[in-house]
Parts: sequence; C-alpha cells; structure tokens
Amino acid sequence: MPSIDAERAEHGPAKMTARDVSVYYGDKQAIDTVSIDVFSEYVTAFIGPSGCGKSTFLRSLNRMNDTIPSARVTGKIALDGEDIYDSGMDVVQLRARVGMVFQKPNPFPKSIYENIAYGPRIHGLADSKADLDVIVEKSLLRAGLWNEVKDRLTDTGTALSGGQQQRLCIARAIAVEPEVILMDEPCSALDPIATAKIEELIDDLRGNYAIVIVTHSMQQAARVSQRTAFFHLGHLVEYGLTSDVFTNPAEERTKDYITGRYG
Ligand SMILES: Nc1ncnc2c1ncn2[C@@H]1O[C@H](COP(=O)(O)OP(=O)(O)OP(=O)(O)O)[C@@H](O)[C@H]1O
Repeated sequence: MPSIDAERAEHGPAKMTARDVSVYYGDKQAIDTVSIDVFSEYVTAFIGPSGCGKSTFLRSLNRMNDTIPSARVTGKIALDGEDIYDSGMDVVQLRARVGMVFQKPNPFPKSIYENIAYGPRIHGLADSKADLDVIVEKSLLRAGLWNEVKDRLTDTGTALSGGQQQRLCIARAIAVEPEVILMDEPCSALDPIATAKIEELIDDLRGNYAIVIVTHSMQQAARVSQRTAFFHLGHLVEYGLTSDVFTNPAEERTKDYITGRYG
C-alpha cells in the first residue's frame, strides 16, 4: 500500500480526509472507525459485499446522511482541512463542492437546459443568460452529451435514454464546479454500451476532480480506478493501489472477496 506521505509528496494534501468515522442508524452501527484519505486526480473505488457500508460511508462524505433521521456520524471528515460536520458548514455549498451521482439517473422533470442551469443559477455562478448558456454547453460537452442534445435543449431530461440521463446528471454535477464527485453505483441501471460510455467519461474527468465510485463490479473498479478501498462488515479492511489490491491483496478477507469466495 502506498504510504499517505508518498501520496502527499506526489499530489499535495488529500482533498478529503476521514478520521475514525463511524455511522449509526439508530442503535445499529453501519460503519466502524473508518479513516481514509481521498486525493484529487484519482478515481477511488469502494468495493465490498452487499451491506458492508459502502454507500453509507460515501453519503457521509457530503452529508447526504443528514437526510436520514436515524443516521448519526461520529469522527471527523474534512474537505481541504475544513470539518464538513462543523455547525458553521453551509450544507448546500458543501454538496456543490462534493457533488453526487446516484444509482438511478434522477434528472429533474424539466428541460435538458434547465437541468444544468438550475445549480449555477442558485449558486450565483452566472451573471447573465449568456453566461448560463456557456456553462450549459461546457458542462454538456465535458459530460460527452452535447452533440446528442444540442438541438433539443428544451426537451425534457427524463425523455433521454438511461445512459444519456446519467450523463446529464454528471453534467449537472459538473456545472456547479465541484472538487469531488461521489458516484454510487452509477452504471448499475445501464446496459453495457451506456456503461462503457460512463466509464470513459469517468476517466476523462479524473484529472480535474477527486472521484469516488461505489461499485459492485470488481471489473469496473479495476477498469476505472487507481485506488481501491475494500469494505467488510462496516470496516475498511484494505486501501491501496487498485493494481495491488486486485493482484496482491495484503489482507486475507480482501483475497477471499476478489477471488469470489463471498459477496
Ligand atoms: N436508511 C437506513 N436505515 C437503516 N439502516 C440502513 C439504512 N441504509 C442502510 N442501512 C443499513 O446499513 C448497512 C450498510 O448499508 P449500505 O447500503 O451502506 O451498504 P452497501 O455496502 O452500500 O450495500 P449495497 O452494496 O447492497 O448497496 C446495512 O446493514 C443496511 O441495512
């Protein structure tokens, strides 16, 4: 496993750090004292058997768990060194900086244009309609969707194919200039061709963001990520270079999982 000091020397400080993070739903503990550093310009994959807490931990990184009344987070999570659970943290602003893409594409029931324009408008990123037009075009271009939708920007986003809807959701996240993009099984509702397009897109985007992806597919983790974190029963068992985790795991439990012994 590459040391965090080596990562810092290469990439500067971690974009996000979690220290001794535990997450509870009522009395039930779903995540147990997880510490991890996430770096810009990397795709970090969270893998592990169903129910091990991957999504729970992912959601704690932009306080999406706040929307679940029974959920409680302890420990410390920082973005650029700033505690995201501090009472002074603006959660709307945090979720723009740490964007999220969900398992099921969830465009707003509005036009393609409006799906992208909404965030930049409420975050004051555009002074004029012309500015907004530029943001919409740039975001759709970056998400690899512009050519497919440029002549139908007023059509409703929900009329697009599943893969296009997911790229629209990625464009929507990008439009508010995030630093981190969290993706919770972003391809699980898509066919193999749409999945391949999203994977290509993740690779294209990686240079500009810290990307964290939860995936059930070890092949996908191996294809898209440079770092892999293996979770089991709420614990972070192993975190390291994807190539090491898949070819030479340090922990027996990781080996059992990647060789298909459980999961
Ligand atoms: N809203 C919730 N209320 C109560 N318990 C929950 C809630 N969401 C998740 N859990 C529980 O927390 C544990 C971790 O769930 P989580 O969805 O984070 O795991 P996961 O690894 O992402 O699973 P999967 O791969 O199946 O999506 C599970 O035992 C689950 O039942």
